[in-house]
Amino acid sequence: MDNVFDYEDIQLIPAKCIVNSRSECDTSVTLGGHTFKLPVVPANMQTIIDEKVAIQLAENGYFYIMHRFNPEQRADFIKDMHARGLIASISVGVKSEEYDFIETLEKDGLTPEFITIDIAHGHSNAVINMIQHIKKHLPQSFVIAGNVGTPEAVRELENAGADATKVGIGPGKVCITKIKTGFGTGGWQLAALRWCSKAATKPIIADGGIRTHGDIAKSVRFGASMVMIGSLFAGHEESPGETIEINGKLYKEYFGSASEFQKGERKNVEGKKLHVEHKGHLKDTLIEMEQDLQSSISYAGGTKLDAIRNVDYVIVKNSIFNGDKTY
Ligand SMILES: NC(=O)C1=CN([C@@H]2O[C@H](COP(=O)(O)OP(=O)(O)OC[C@H]3O[C@@H](n4cnc5c(N)ncnc54)[C@H](OP(=O)(O)O)[C@@H]3O)[C@@H](O)[C@H]2O)C=CC1
Ligand SMILES: Nc1nc2c(ncn2[C@@H]2O[C@H](COP(=O)(O)O)[C@@H](O)[C@H]2O)c(=O)[nH]1
Repeated sequence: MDNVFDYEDIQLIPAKCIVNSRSECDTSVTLGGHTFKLPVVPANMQTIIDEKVAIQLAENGYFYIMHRFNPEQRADFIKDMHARGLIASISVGVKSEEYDFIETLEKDGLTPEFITIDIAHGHSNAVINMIQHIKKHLPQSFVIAGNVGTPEAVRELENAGADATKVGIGPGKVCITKIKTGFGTGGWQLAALRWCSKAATKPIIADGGIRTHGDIAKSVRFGASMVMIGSLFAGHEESPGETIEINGKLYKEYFGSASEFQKGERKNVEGKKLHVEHKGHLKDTLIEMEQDLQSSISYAGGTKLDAIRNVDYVIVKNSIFNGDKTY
């Protein structure tokens, strides 16, 4: 593949502004028949989202995906969200008990609006079979399948019935997949996104490697309908990660879903733990993201997100670690 680049290697080129104020720019996006304020979803990880955060996001018009690490609580979670008049958006894995879970939801008449199949290596028969199982038993649920990093994978998951695919293998801040396996899109996530989006006929969610709000606009430019973000959402007052004090300063923990801290054992570990500086309230970050993205839209010369898709860009440098330390 030619032209390999990542977020830090690209700058978008401004086009003539057509608004008098950035507040005229509309950052909303529609996915699965629902409209959300931002094309951004906090990562479905245990130190990023819990029930309280999910409710806060849904009540305020943001997309969310609940993680799958408290499997026995998922049915009640769906009931609770629906009782509040909110969308239910859950994650599943691919092990045999997850097949039973989907059938139980059908039997109990519980249909989450969104189901995300959350697997490290999503280009697999395990994921294809799960997509088909969900589509058979819960045909009204919008299925997001991943994670993948190639056009072939996007096509296969779409053909199996996925309504959207999630792109990103190894670019995450707490990811060590690229170090431990030698594989993935770490260091060229943005180019992988462009590659995948050329093959996609359905929405793509760019997942991992976002380090600045400008990276959201870059993701949209290279084909993302939605962007999944972990590290920028870690460290808030509302973040479920434990709060700790180091030398008088407050930090919150942020660990990988494939880390020993999530798994409870050192088997197939592909994630690590970080301590992220405490950074105030989630709502303030969401507002700042919206303002920054409104500004991006104005630089793109439009009033809606779509304007960003057509801007020119330059490649300004090349570096494989996207600003992260390797360990
Ligand atoms: N986006 C990313 O880059 C990555 C994300 N993660 C996150 O970590 C969490 C755990 O992921 P995951 O390990 O998939 O989930 P699970 O531990 O639930 O594994 C799911 C199933 O897939 C199998 N499996 C996992 N990896 C592979 C592989 N490389 N080849 C063949 N089979 C595989 C597992 O078997 P077995 O364990 O026996 O192999 C298991 O049966 C998820 O939330 C995932 O999103 C993890 C790594 C990379
Ligand atoms: N390789 C691993 N990737 C992981 C793990 N846990 C989560 N993730 C992925 O990272 C993104 C978030 O990335 P960020 O750069 O925004 O912090 C998340 O959505 C997952 O796809 C893990 O243990 N190993």
